[in-house]
Amino acid sequence: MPPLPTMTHSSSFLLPSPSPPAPPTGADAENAVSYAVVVLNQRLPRFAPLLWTRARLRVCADGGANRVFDGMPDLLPGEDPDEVRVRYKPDAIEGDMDSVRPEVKEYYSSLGTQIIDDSHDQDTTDLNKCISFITRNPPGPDNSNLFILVLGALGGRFDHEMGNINVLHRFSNTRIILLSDDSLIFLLPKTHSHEIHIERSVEGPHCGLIPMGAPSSSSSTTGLRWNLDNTSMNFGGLLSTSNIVEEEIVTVTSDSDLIWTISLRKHT
Ligand SMILES: Nc1ncnc2c1ncn2[C@@H]1O[C@H](COP(=O)(O)OP(=O)(O)OP(=O)(O)O)[C@@H](O)[C@H]1O
Ligand SMILES: Cc1ncc(C[n+]2csc(CCO)c2C)c(N)n1
Repeated sequence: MPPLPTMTHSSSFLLPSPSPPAPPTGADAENAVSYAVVVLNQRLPRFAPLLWTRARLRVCADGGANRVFDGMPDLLPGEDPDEVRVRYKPDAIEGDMDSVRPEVKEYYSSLGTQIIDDSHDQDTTDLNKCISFITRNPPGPDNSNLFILVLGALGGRFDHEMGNINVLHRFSNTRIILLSDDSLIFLLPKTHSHEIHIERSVEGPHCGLIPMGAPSSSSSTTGLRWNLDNTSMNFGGLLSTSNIVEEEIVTVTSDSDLIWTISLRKHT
């Protein structure tokens, strides 16, 4: 069997940068990473303004628009709330529209936000609708190098959390990162070997590797305190929870898609 291609991962988008990086030119532009942000209907994480500013496309999932309207001014005290609301205007509000308040929808609509009412679809979640909207309308020339950062995806209602994790599996070819104030998670598809670059100033040390979609009969890692060595994992048997990152780079290979999760440091 030929070796698997390597996929690299980094949470550098969480690093504060004193000035925005220079726009890439030439060959760099083709490889430049671009970010889209999806805001869910949960309290905004503290780094929401930073990630919003870094993103090239900002989409609110239904009631997520209320969170931006109410929460962005709270995260930027000392600034005029009306100016903050104009500056943090979503590009689109997508969902079944049963949670966004009418006045919030009208406010953003009057500023030019696209409103997509998909209430006819009661079989997919609002997050699912947002991801499919973004993959159909990518902010760059195509979806390669697009990372979708989902804010408020964890630490809420358990059925919602499971629905959010299911979206990682449904769109396993899209780079999606679920975020809360406390942790970050993404999928490691079995089609690749993985190199996870740890940003120690913002993340770690606690981490986990979990075969959510299907059991794994062989997973191997380096860079963790408790590494796996052709180890099998399944619910009812071993899961790698409460693990600890020991090295700058963690490597993972598996015969199943795995969920990677890492804690976020409180002061970021
Ligand atoms: N408590 C929560 N925990 C985790 N995610 C949440 C929670 N509440 C909402 N979300 C996320 O925000 C999205 C929008 O939520 P909203 O409350 O507007 O609609 P909903 O009708 O509850 O959700 P859906 O229509 O997707 O079932 C949901 O699709 C889900 O991804
Ligand atoms: C088997 C099954 N279980 C639950 C739902 C309900 N549901 C799932 S996603 C969604 C849309 C929410 O915006 C709703 C209502 C369903 N349709 N089918």
